[in-house]
Amino acid sequence: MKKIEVYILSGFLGAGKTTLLTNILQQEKERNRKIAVIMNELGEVSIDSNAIPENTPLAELLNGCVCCTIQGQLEVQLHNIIEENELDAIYIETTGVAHPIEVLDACMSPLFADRLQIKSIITLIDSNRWLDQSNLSIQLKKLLQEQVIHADIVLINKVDQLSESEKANIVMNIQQLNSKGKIILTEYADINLEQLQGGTVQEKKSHEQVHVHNHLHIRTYVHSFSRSVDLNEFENFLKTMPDTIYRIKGYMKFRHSDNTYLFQYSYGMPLYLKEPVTMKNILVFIGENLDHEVLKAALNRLERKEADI
Ligand SMILES: Nc1nc2c(ncn2[C@@H]2O[C@H](COP(=O)(O)OP(=O)(O)OP(=O)(O)O)[C@@H](O)[C@H]2O)c(=O)[nH]1
Repeated sequence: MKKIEVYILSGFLGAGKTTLLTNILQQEKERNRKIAVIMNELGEVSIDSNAIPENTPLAELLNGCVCCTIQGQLEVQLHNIIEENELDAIYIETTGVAHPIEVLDACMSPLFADRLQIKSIITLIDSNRWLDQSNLSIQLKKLLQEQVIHADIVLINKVDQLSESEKANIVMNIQQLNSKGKIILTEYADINLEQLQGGTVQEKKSHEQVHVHNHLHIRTYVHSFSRSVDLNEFENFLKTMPDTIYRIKGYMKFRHSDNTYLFQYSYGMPLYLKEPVTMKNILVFIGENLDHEVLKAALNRLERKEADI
């Protein structure tokens, strides 16, 4: 089955996320692709959802942030949207204060992770806000930086309000934080879909496009198990995980028990909880520069050990 592309739109309040989404949806429509949108807003009513065309499946998550208070709701909405529609892509517009990795985490439920392909985290920057961070708290400054650090594509938006030297400064600043991401300067988030979807990579023609690299930064890997594994062997495997693996979660079966276990791992700490029902055995990995082949080979080895006994 073809996987559904997922794009996460991140960026501080007012940076231009809705402007970008409106632009993207128009281009997706011209390409006849089936798109759904999930919008998360902190308020009780959605203001931005008016920007979404009527026939586009839309889920709104209001009154909380998907990366913390209403993380579970994103899972439910994603699940419903996937079940009810045949889709090419889902765009998730996050609240301005969402942390991109937490949002990625919320998207990767082991229940349906194998049906999604996280394509990219796209962070928009309000240029003026970026240059004038002096009014922001330390926490908010840190958040703005994190949104840039973890992005695959950084759109430096509202450049109509910048001088040439300010443009150069901001690009240098962003490159220092994220040397792997693709950096693009925009006005009203005006960008070709191909630039976002990694189709045609633009050459550096002028100050308008500064292409650096086109590899996914934070990556996910989904592994399906066909049989149970040995718990000790699995724990040894976990010890080999580098610090750049932020999160592992899923459902597993171990040789010593008939139960399915919900497995959670963050910051090096594993947690196993017995599940009352049997689940599809699947593990989701989220980390920086994950090597799919290495993980796959190691996990396959764990399964083979079991089979050989
Ligand atoms: N001058 C200028 N204004 C822009 C640009 N891009 C967006 N805007 C305006 O900035 C305002 C905020 O844009 P939105 O797209 O609503 O931003 P957002 O990130 O969705 O905002 P929140 O939903 O509050 O987080 C709107 O009035 C836009 O028209 C730009 O490149 N230049």
